[in-house]
Amino acid sequence: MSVITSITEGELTDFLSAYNLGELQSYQGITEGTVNTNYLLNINHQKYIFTVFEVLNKETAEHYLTLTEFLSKQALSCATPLLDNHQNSIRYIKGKPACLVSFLPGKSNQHPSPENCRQIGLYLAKMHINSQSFKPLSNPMGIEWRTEHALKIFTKLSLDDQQLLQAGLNIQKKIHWDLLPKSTIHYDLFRDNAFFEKDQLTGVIDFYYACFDVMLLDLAIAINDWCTNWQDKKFNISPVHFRALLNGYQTIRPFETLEQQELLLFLQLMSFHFWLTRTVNQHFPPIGESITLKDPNEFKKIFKNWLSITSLKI
Ligand SMILES: Nc1ncnc2c1ncn2[C@@H]1O[C@H](COP(=O)(O)OP(=O)(O)O)[C@@H](O)[C@H]1O
Ligand SMILES: N[C@@H](CCOP(=O)(O)O)C(=O)O
Repeated sequence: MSVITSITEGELTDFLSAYNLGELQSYQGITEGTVNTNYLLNINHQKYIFTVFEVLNKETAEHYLTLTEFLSKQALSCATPLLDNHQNSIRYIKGKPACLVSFLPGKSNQHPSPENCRQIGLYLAKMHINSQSFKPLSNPMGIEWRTEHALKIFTKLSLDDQQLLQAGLNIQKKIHWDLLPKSTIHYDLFRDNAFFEKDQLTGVIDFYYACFDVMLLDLAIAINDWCTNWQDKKFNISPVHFRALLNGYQTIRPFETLEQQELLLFLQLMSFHFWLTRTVNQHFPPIGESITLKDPNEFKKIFKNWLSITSLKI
């Protein structure tokens, strides 16, 4: 449920008057998504997405929109902002920053094929290579965030889960953060954030966690979601999907030796990360926000699976 801010037709028409796009024919709230309010608009027989930022301020939201403009100029398909008559990508509605972005055709795929995974690997590698020079965005949900929030929920967990939490924090100490290559990373490339048409990737959305950090973080996030066998409740990784995603990535950007050595640590860390973010949201639902709660246990199981593995063949 993601229409947090309800918008009337009059308010929308008023907002759109700054764009000269034509007549608003229809608009419809979008129920998917967790953080922002999204509407699908039909203006002059063209589709657009109207987003109201529920958490981000104007400056931060603008940063992310600039990134999508930058990526689309590098032939990395994504939703890009429309500028109003004064060249602004953000305008206010009901006191909140909001924007209009292009509509990406296609649908997300909850049952990706190895070919879909290969295309996701290619996309990430192209993004990492092309956006190294993009103005760095800091990562507000990195090492410090994990440490601080693990402490915050520690006493709320069982003894077993407290040990698991400690294991997660220990992993981040084993990683050679300063020696690993960095770039601008998506940091949330889950299956619901990529669209396909006839098995071809049409583009990627939701760059609102993007930041400048170690590239392996993106690989680990994508592998944990795209290559997990979600149908059997053991949450094992499908070797075929795993290989396809890695091959796609390495066609464009082969791993450095240290990246090969530390990929397993990142797979462990990022499954721990989403167990943690989801558990934090459960215990401390953000006030005033309408966050859709996701199941932390799925990522707890994936984390435990990765912890039981001692080496990875790449
Ligand atoms: N540019 C776009 N083109 C087509 N559909 C989109 C676009 N942006 C968002 N959507 C739709 O809106 C949903 C929620 O968007 P998302 O960015 O994931 O929201 P949130 O930021 O709240 O997580 C997506 O699952 C998709 O169905
Ligand atoms: N992908 C994350 C949650 C982030 O939510 P999004 O709707 O903004 O992609 C998870 O699955 O926990």
